[in-house]
Amino acid sequence: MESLCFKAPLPSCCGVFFAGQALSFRVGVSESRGLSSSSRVRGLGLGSIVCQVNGRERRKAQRLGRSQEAARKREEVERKREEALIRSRGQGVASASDDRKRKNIIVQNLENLYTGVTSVGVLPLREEEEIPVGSLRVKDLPLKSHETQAHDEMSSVSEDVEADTRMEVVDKKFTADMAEPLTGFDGMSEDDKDMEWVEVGVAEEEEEGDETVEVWEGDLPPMSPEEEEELLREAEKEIAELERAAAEGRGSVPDKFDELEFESEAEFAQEDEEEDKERVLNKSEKEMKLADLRRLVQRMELELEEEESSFSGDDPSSAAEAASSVSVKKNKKKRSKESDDDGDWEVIYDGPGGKVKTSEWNSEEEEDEEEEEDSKERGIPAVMRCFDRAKIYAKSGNGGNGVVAFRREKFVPFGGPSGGTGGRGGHVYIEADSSMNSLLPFRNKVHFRAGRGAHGGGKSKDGASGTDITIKVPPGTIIKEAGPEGKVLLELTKPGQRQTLLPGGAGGRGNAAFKTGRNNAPQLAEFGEEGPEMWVELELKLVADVGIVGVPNAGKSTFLSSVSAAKPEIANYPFTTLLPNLGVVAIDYDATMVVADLPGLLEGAHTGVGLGHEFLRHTERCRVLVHVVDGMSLQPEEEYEAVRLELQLFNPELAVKPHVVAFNKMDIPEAAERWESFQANLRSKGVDAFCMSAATRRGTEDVIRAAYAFVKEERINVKDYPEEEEKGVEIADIVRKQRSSRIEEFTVVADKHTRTWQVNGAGLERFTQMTNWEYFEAVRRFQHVLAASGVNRALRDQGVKEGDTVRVGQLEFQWLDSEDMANLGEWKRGVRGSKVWPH
Ligand SMILES: Nc1nc2c(ncn2[C@@H]2O[C@H](COP(=O)(O)OP(=O)(O)OP(=O)(O)O)[C@@H](O)[C@H]2O)c(=O)[nH]1
Ligand SMILES: [Mg+2]
Repeated sequence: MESLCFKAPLPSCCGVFFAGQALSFRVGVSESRGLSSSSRVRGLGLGSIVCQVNGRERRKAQRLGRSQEAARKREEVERKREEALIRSRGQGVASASDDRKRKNIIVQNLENLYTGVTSVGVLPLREEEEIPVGSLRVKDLPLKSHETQAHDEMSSVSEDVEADTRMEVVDKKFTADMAEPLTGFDGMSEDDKDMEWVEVGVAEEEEEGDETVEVWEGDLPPMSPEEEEELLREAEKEIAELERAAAEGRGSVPDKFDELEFESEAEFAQEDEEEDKERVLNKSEKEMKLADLRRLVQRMELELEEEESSFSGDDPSSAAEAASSVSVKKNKKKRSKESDDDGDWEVIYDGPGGKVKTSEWNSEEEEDEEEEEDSKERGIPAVMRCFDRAKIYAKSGNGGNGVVAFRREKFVPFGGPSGGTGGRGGHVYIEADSSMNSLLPFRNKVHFRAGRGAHGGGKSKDGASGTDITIKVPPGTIIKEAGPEGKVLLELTKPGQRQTLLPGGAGGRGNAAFKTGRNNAPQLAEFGEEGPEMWVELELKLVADVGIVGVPNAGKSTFLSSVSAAKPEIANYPFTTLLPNLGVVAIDYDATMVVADLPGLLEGAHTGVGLGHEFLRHTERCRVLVHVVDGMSLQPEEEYEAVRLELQLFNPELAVKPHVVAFNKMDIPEAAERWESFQANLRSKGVDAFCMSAATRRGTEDVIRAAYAFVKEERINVKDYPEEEEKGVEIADIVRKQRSSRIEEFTVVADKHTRTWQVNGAGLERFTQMTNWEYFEAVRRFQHVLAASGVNRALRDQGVKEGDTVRVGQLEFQWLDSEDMANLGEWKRGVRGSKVWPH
């Protein structure tokens, strides 16, 4: 069961192939029907002839992956053609008695078939397959020399093969073990993996007409009988032609084969193109379908909402069910969180530093909240949501680490400690930028991280500070803590106003900083402090002097366009305006005001009807309101009242804001008719109304002047939000408070089940985080701090036992009753720096 394999010297064209392009699969047709039909070949009793082929076959194989069906078909035809060719060749030498000659012909055929064949070998066949073991000794296989082969590949395949020229024998033996890999493709040697094998089985026992086609890829779908039939019919025709040609002894077929190959290449390209087109079509079709589906879902949601609202009173069970499902969901979340965090701990982690936390647990919570919010805001287009709201993540830079270093110079043998301090982390600033007017940029960028401080260096060199970053927001942005009950941290109203959102972490001290009279060669340094991180919500409350409110289609946008240079979208359908439009109105040379055209309000807006919440929020930051009443409305008074009521219900402060009433569309006679009664009605309530035609600009100037009078008044009354400065301090305070908290301030929480003690305290946690455990002295310092801060005593008082787990911040350690440092002494010998000077 052993045979040899020949490997030709590599022709140049195979260079690429061997240069490491691992093949993903193996090409080949292993079949016996065609060859077995040739009595000459059968007589040889060969095993399988294995040829190594060049890139062409490989390319074919790759394409096979792309259009499997087409390639499969083609392959089938080719296979048939090859068979016929072999058969024809075999017939051509039917009279030859010399075995050697016959072998030559087979090899020659193979070479002709697979242009670029570089080696031909005999595969031993496995006995369990009941196929006779190959009897042809490969040594006897005469092959073309390297030169002639290379030449042949350049031109057409030559007919006259020099029988004497032999290929270089690669000293390689295929054992029985290796035989299997060659047919099963597993476990091949490294060299052989890069080879492409085409196997042409020659089985003596095969019966004629028995078609056994084996395709080695394995990923091709099986053919249906009809397809197979059709394919074979096609092939049959060609075969018949070839056979006829062979019988007549006409010219060689390889040329034609090449031509066919060429054709097939063109076909491949064409097919690829078609496939691409198909893909594009499919994509657009898919997109359309997706859009359809989305619309359907939206419609269903709306219907559902309607149903819910109409049946909420009659059918409490469904509402209760819905509510319970939500609560169950929430509970589930909570439960999973608890299990993650060992139950009791979860509540306690909420450190004294308020909501500025660094633990991962926090972010989980945020995610939960985010999900809840998402479900709440479903149905609101993203652009509208992001226009005036955003949630961002900010993290200031960590401080650089301090280092341990000692001065050593010539003539200064004991120069003392010289480890520098790390640089501070970069701050995160937030600034009001007048060039921005929405929070839409935060849709693309959510995470803001300042740079970290550089580590300290030897020779008492301190590290450089980390790079600061500035988050730019439009004026009128409120910065809140993330979460449903997030506190307002900061308000930026004036352009250019800048505040520190998060200060960077402090740098860790180097050993030079720890030098004292008693310890003049300290061997400890600190890690840099971690910069705080947090999620904040930004909310843009439009800062405009005048806000135009009114029902949809009243002519608000038309009014803004007539009094300013703004070009809002105007159309005769409700909710044309979905995002506020700003315009600057010049009343005089030095008198200007910003006017905002807001989306229309419907009855029930304060409960969220017609995206009411989204729209009403904008009105809060306008000093004066211009209420545009639609003159074409049948009941303008009622509409006016409805809008007023909505404003009041949303925020009572809105109702007391100065406002100007403008009755619009006076150019239309029907509207003009209603004006008198409207005016009288309002006058009875003590409100003076103006009439105008926004379209023709008649009367708009009066409205503007009246509004401006209020604006001027307001400007004098309210001096630019005095509370801003105070609020600005608050955010930095949280961080500062955390940092300055004393180590004595801590709480101890025990979990009796797991015998775990959690010590909480911002000061202690910060200290733990900055302790560099690499240094023995730092560990000792930590022990001292535990004792000095009263942690040891507190734990002992509460009954801590030897072997209990104690957690301080991120650190977890075992409690030992004895204060004997012997165990630390043991460890001391192992830590870095203990064996060098000054010890
Ligand atoms: N004849 C007449 N038509 C007007 C006047 N003002 C507005 N319109 C028309 O009323 C329609 C609605 O105008 P918009 O300015 O888009 O109304 P809007 O209040 O901004 O509507 P929403 O943005 O949908 O809330 C448009 O077709 C305008 O041409 C007016 O003074 N006279
Ligand atoms: Mg509008």
